[in-house]
Amino acid sequence: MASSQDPFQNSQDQSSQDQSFKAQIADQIAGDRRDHQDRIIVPLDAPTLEEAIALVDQISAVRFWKVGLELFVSTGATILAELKARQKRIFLDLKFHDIPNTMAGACRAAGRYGVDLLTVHATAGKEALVAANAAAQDGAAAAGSPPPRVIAVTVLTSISPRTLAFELKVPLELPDFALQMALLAQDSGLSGVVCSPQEAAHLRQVCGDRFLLVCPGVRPTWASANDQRRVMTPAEALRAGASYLVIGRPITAAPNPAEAFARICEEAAA
Ligand SMILES: O=c1ccn([C@@H]2O[C@H](COP(=O)(O)O)[C@@H](O)[C@H]2O)c(=O)[nH]1
Repeated sequence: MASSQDPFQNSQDQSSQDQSFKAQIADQIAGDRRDHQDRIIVPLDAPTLEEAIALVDQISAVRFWKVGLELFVSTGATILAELKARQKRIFLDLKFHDIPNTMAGACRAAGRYGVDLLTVHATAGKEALVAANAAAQDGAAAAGSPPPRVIAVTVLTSISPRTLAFELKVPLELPDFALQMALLAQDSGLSGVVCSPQEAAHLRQVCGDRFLLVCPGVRPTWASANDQRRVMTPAEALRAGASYLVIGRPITAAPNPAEAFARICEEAAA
């Protein structure tokens, strides 16, 4: 009978321990990759329903899609039904910005669609944000849909500190203004904000772990920044505390979008 003194048994034990350790690490890496895959939201910035659906079916690994102004204005709610039929999560990014009554009406209607995330602009002010959030929840409840998480845009990621100061004449430094907008959103009862990953670490520290930080302006080193002005890489953005990354053109405009998405998931998990 083999005992623990048996060197052969020991080496067998060692080898099976090594195997199981390697299997655990491999499982963890696969789990991390799946986790990162779920934290990347891809914008469906396409002009037609057909092109949007083709993209969704081409990158089947993407589980969370963003429908923005271009596609929603072009297709209406049809695209939302198509995504749901494919069991995808939906970020409806219509960035409402209006007086409280109009924001509430739009959010009530959007809440009926059963989307996961919905955007408004923080600069609409507290009364509008509170009304928008309440109406989105009412709309969802009335339709029997799951409640959307309403999040507010702090400062668009295409705005540079220079533009904020000299065109928009905002007298605060950009990170301070973004922080004020995030605090306004939090104080208004919203679930989180859209911010640049460059502000994520500070907002995470001030607003806490449960506040959603959804970050566009994310670019792998091999991709162009396009019109984004405050960018970070996927791994940097996650390290800074982003809850979700919104990454569009580096994936959707790549020669092989599925391959670009897989590469970004790998890099984010690294
Ligand atoms: O501050 C913001 C708010 C929203 N967006 C939206 O995110 C995507 C980014 O697309 P890329 O191709 O990765 O630049 C796009 O749909 C924007 O409308 C943002 O970029 N910045």
